[in-house]
Amino acid sequence: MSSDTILSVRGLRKSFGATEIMRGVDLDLLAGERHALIGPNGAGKSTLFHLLSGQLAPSGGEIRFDGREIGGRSPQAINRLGLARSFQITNIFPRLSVFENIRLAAMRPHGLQYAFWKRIDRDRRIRAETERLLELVRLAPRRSTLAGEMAYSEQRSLEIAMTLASDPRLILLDEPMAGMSTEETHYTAALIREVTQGRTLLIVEHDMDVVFSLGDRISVLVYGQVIATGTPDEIRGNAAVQEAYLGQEAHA
Ligand SMILES: Nc1ncnc2c1ncn2[C@@H]1O[C@H](COP(=O)(O)OP(=O)(O)OP(=O)(O)O)[C@@H](O)[C@H]1O
Repeated sequence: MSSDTILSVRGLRKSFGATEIMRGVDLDLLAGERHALIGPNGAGKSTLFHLLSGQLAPSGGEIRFDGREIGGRSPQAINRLGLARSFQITNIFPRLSVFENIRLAAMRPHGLQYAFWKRIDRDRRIRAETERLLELVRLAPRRSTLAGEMAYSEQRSLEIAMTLASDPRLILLDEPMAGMSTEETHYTAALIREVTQGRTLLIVEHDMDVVFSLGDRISVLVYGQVIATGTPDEIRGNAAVQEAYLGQEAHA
């Protein structure tokens, strides 16, 4: 593993009963890169995310984050190490305001402080962090709006802010543009580019325009194995990828 590799996956396996879904995945993420994961429906992209973020325990293989083995650790423990994930299904509290949603996420890394003066200091820092995140995802004008009453794309921006609240070094985004118009997709892609500066991103996305413009590198997962990793140009020109995936899409 090279020193600028932040995540290294080797021979990762996952079975559900007798069915093997991950069949020896190898994947390296370089610190600071935006890496897109693509593959046909059912290839195992969500399962891989569940394994990396601790929602599922591997059946075999290694997941090293910053040199530490994290396979099978709890989502909270993995999050504390600096890996944060947003979900395909929106994870916000619809009856709380935008501000309250972000504040809740910003509170989590600080834990409980019982001493009075520590609480005051903590509350000040949480408020400042909440304000910073509101500005970052351009939701400051919407701070008092109930999250559930915002447009879908704004809810995704809110969710991105909440994912950033733990100040993660590695962010996993699962289909952040699903269900968006072209305009919303462009807006969200620009936002993701901006807020992930200085961090590492792994993104699963079905919109190929987004994948090929946002990704510094792309990995292709087919039937539980990574069949290719490379720059957008390398992936476009890869015959195995054409056959397994992109060709199919073109015919779809
Ligand atoms: N808990 C589970 N038990 C049994 N099978 C599962 C479970 N979770 C996922 N699978 C199966 O694993 C395979 C991979 O699913 P997964 O959702 O990871 O694929 P995906 O690449 O994310 O697909 P999509 O692009 O459609 O979201 C599918 O065949 C799915 O039915």
